[in-house]
Amino acid sequence: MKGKKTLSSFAILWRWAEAYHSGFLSAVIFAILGVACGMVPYFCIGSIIRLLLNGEGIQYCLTWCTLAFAGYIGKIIFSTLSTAVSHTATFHTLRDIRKALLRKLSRVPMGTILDTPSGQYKTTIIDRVEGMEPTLAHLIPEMTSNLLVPIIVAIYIFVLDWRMGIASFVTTVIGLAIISKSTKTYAIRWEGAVKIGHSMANAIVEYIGGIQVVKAFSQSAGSYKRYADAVEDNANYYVDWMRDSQKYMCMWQSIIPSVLVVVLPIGLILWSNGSLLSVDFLTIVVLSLGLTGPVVSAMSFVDDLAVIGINVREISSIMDAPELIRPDQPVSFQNQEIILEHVTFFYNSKDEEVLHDINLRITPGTVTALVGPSGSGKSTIAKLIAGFWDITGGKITLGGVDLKKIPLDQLNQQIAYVSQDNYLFDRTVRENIRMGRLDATDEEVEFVAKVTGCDSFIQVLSQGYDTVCGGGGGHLSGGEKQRISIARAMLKNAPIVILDEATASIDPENEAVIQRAISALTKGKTLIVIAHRLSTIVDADNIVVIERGKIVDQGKQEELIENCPLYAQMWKAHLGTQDSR
Ligand SMILES: Nc1ncnc2c1ncn2[C@@H]1O[C@H](COP(=O)(O)OP(=O)(O)OP(=O)(O)O)[C@@H](O)[C@H]1O
Repeated sequence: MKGKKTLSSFAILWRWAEAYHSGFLSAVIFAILGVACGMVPYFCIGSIIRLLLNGEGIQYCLTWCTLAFAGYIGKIIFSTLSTAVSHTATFHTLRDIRKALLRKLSRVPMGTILDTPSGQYKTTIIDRVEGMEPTLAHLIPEMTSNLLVPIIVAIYIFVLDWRMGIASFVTTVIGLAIISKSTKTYAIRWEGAVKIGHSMANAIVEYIGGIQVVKAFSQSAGSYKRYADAVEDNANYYVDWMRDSQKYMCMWQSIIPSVLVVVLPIGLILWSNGSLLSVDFLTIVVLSLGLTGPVVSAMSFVDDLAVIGINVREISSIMDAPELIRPDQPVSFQNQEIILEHVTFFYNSKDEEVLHDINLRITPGTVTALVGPSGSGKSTIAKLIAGFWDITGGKITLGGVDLKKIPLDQLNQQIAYVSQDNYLFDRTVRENIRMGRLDATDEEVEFVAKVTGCDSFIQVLSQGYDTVCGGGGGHLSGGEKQRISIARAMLKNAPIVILDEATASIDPENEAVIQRAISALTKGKTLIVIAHRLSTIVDADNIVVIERGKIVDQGKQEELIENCPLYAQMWKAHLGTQDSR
């Protein structure tokens, strides 16, 4: 069963490496030639012994010596060629797997990505893919050749004398039996190792990611304990495993090379009773000595065989993840109207529905504000309109076309989505803004930066627009990062703009400037706004009040204050905070 699993994992891996099969096959051929050349000196020594025992001249011996030397050189040349070719094919395969994983991630729903623990994708795309290197670059050519050539030599020994053939293989067979026993639990052990590795990675990522909280709340002792325990557990796991496997490893590594322990006494008995020629005896002794090296080398790959399954399974879990199924052909829209009809939705990670029977019509060129208590479902509605997830029930249309029938790229061109935690890349400010529209000129980038209130702080940065933002925008303040994200979204110039708490981390003075800029830049566009500060949405054409996943009312500010108790209460609370400020 375990063998079957390894084989099927290997078949999947071989399929991923399809474009480089010829490279891998050449590597195997070179490796076989290399190991075969490595055996040549042993054959030559056998022949020299034969010549000397037959009383032939030294000149023949010299020819065999030259051949032995040529074999040795051939071994170096062919094994170097095999390594070079297999590594080239391997690194190209790993590159292709990593590219395929990223392409796949762009097609899976955002929800799948958001629900995956941080660090998991990093581990799979970097560590698991890297874990294929020994399998592809070494196991395929080296294990094949190191097993094949001894088989050919064994046949030769059997032809010389079948009894000595058996004798020269006794230690190898015992060694293989011990390896097979010791590796019975390998797959389970490796799985445990991966699990404990994940726990350690999570503890480390959590400790480092939350270091500010740890320091601010003087939690270092408790948090450090979790970190230290995870590191300790990881070390103990490997020490236990090593202790268990060490005795087997020690046994097979000492038994396989001790071939002479069997070959010598049996050979001597056969030689002394006259049933084995001296020349054959000595040749077999030399060849059996040469056999053990390749067998031991081949056995050093059993660890790699055990991890193929784990690596392939983790990579496949991304490769085979369900995708958002969308057509490739662009569609044409009647207009920019967005309609939600009886929309229901639940997150995969949650059992209960978070949106219930949502009906909403968003007229092109208007401002729609989604308001409601925390957790009521505002962001979920906005993200469903942006196509982050497939809805569970009902229908969302844009310009009369079902969202599920719009190619992802086309939908993406229609909508600019700005949330509170927009990511900035470790590139220059200019490049980060230009991600909104890659063909924008420097003037266009600087224009949106000016109107969204970024220019003033960018100008005082050490390199101005060419200042690098740091990983995740770490060199900038929360408000500065937010303003750059807004500038980036405005540069995109999409007909629909969704601002999900986009101005929440901006101070009130700058917020007023940015609100004016947003109004100017989104003139004529459809704007969907989620904001906790109600003063920013009082002029909206339609304010939609959401409570516990349902629309409870909608209309203009004055209508809602009069007719919607929840909105009136929220407005009162908002005025209260304004007063106290
Ligand atoms: N990725 C997710 N996985 C599982 N549940 C989620 C996820 N995102 C949101 N939820 C849940 O869905 C419900 C609605 O959340 P949503 O973020 O849409 O509310 P919201 O009104 O935007 O809240 P807030 O004003 O606090 O941002 C909440 O119960 C929330 O816990």
